[in-house]
Order: sequence, then C-alpha cells, then structure tokens
Amino acid sequence: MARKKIIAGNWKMNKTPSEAVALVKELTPLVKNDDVDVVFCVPAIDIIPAMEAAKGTNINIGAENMYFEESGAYTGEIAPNMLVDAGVKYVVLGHSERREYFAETDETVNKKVLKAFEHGITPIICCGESLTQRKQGIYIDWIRMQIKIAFQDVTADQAKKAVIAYEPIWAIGTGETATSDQAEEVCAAIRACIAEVYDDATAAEIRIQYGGSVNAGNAAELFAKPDIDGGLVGGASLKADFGKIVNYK
Ligand SMILES: O=C[C@H](O)COP(=O)(O)O
Repeated sequence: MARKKIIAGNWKMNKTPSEAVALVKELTPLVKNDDVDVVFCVPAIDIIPAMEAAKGTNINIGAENMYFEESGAYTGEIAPNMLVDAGVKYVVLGHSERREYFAETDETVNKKVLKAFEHGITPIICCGESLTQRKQGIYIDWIRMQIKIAFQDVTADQAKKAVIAYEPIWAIGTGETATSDQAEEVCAAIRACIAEVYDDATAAEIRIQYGGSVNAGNAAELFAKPDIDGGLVGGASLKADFGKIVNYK
C-alpha cells in the first residue's frame, strides 16, 4: 500500500488570530489536493479561529507543541485534552527550536509522544543534526539515537501512525536545502531504524517528512524520493507558495 503524502506547514511564532483566519482563507483554494494530507500547525492562540476558518476544507489544523501532563500547575503549557477538545489531530513535537530555546530533550519528547498517542493525536516527531554533526560524519548515529529514545514504549500499532520529520538544523530557515539525495539518505536510515526497533510492516507504514527550506522549486524533487513522504514547511507555508508545494506534481 502506497503511503499517502503528508505536507504540513509549521507557522512557528507568526500570525495573530485575525491574520491566521485571513491566511487560512487565502490558502484554502490553493491547497486542495486529495492525494495529500494537508496540515497547518499554528500557534496555540490561533488554533480555534483557524479551525473555524478551515471548516469544510481539506485543511487539518495542528499544534506546534503540547505538554506531557494531563492538567495542573504548569503555567503557560497546553494540555493534550485541550488540543483534543479543540479538534486538533496533529502536534509537532521536538522541533529543533524547542530543543534549542526551551530545553526540550529526547526524554521529554518521548513523554510527549506517549501522551499524544494516549489522546489519539498524531505526533509529528522532529529529529535532525547540526552542521557540526554532519561535518563530523556522525549524523546518522545521532538521528538513530533521537528516534530510538522518542519511540521508547511506543507500540508498533502506534508507531505506524506516527509522522517523523527529518529536519537538518543547518537547513532550517537558511535557504540552504539538503539535496534530495542527502534527505533521502537520512529518511531511508530512519526507516531502517524503525524496521530494527519494530518490524518491516511498521517501517513500511510510518510516514517520514523532510523539512528545511522546502519551497515551490524543490518540493517535487524532494517528494519524489522513495523514503520522503512529504514535508514540514516553515517560511514557505506562510504564503501562496504553500499551494504550489502541496500541488508539487
Ligand atoms: O518546521 C519547519 C522547519 O523548521 C523548516 O523551516 P523552513 O522551511 O523555514 O526552513
């Protein structure tokens, strides 16, 4: 069975609620494509208005983060059942910006992944190496470690539904995209790692995205690779270009 592509925008810390509604409306006619799962991961305050604006369209609204506790004294955090109640089906977890600026670790990412599955939310689990790690030639080992920890105690049935986003840190927001061969090498290694941890059937089903300066000009080549099942798109998801990325063929 062929894997359905999943192309997600990660808006990061951009767009006020009213701007979010306007952007969803602007992009709605441009991102129609039944062959692709389309997700807009938006700031927490934008989730409800964006969800309302996306009603009746093929756009899924996702979150950019979530906490791993159910409720309580965690000022500023968003609980999983808050996302569920708002209709959220996808959540980005372990983005390199969360790891760099907000001290997220592989262990907290794992807790969040388990909690997302417990609540029926599909995690988009981010991994990726720094430029130094790439130059040192240790990037595959690094990413395998990130994956193994992120999936600790995750069952094969859950893992099949997960989405992994391979995002080399040196390619994020820099305009420097990994070549399609570089991206495919790592996405294939991630799939092999999943096969080792689980089995071939799980590896065949899990979807792996590439993220890092994806744009309308490079999406088709990246998404044509056998182990790349779509993209996690930052900057280009905030403009009409996102329509071209979703309709890359
Ligand atoms: O989550 C998305 C990535 O960080 C990629 O961002 P970018 O497309 O702006 O490079």
